[in-house]
Amino acid sequence: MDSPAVEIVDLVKRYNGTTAVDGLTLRAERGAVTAVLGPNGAGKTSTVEICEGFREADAGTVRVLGLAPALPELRPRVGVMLQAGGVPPAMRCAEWLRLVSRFYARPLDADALLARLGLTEHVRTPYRRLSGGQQQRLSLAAAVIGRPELVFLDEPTAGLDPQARLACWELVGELRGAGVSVVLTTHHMDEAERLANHVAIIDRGRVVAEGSPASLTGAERQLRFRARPGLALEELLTALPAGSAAKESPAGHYIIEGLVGPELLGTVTAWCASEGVTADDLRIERRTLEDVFLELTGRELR
Ligand SMILES: Nc1ncnc2c1ncn2[C@@H]1O[C@H](COP(=O)(O)OP(=O)(O)OP(=O)(O)O)[C@@H](O)[C@H]1O
Repeated sequence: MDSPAVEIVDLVKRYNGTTAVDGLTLRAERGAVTAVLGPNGAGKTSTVEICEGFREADAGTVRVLGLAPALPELRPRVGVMLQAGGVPPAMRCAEWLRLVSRFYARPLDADALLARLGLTEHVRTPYRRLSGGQQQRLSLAAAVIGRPELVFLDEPTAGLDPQARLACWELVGELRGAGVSVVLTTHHMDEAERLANHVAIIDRGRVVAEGSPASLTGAERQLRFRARPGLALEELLTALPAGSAAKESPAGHYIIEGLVGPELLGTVTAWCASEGVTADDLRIERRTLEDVFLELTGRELR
């Protein structure tokens, strides 16, 4: 049987006094999009750069397509989008992409890819004159032009405008459809929810939860509203059906869980009215990965 796209066991990475990756274990399956989701400084870039062979691990094992990360035979099989740089500043956009394409046996058409990513009018622009978002898109093009089996995308949509973000998401969707394995880092939970088959939530260098977006967020819906802090939720709970839960997190933000339907909605709004409270932003929604992160760590994702 094929080895996983990426297999990381007990990975540790330290910089001087900082432990950036602290015993991280993660498996990215072939043909799937795996999102590594976490706040700034969680250790995402350190982890993927070790997988890409750009940084050395201090401990633990990493296998990429069954091989040690820095092996030259991985180069034609793996596409890498770095968070920044890696392109000579004077190199023109199309020139760079054509140069990269020569390393691969069956590259995609460079002009078509540049058009896909909205870079056609910049084909002759030197890299240093491209905006940050344009540089990101060129870097994404370079990561996929060789039809790799596995692509690492480090915060692929950071700094992109909504249109470019959508183009990037479409491209990732196509890679997934074509059976390419994708490992991407992000701190946007909507990106992880939308693109990934498997999400690993990391915090302080460790995986704190993982699974499909649906298994992490659960199927249940929640009732949420905002009101003045410190409402007596224990009183509300006595009026709600058994099995309901109510909490305030953070202050002034209320979440009611249970059988969310007309009865529960009616009970909550009637109770608020009896307390002289206006429930602002009252809405029913599914838990998000942001909520999951908050519950696990007590902190916001961003
Ligand atoms: N070369 C380095 N030297 C020293 N410390 C570093 C270095 N690279 C990263 N760090 C530190 O390691 C920790 C994890 O950084 P890393 O870049 O891996 O996190 P990240 O999750 O990718 O963050 P971001 O979302 O901000 O890119 C941070 O505390 C960071 O300051």
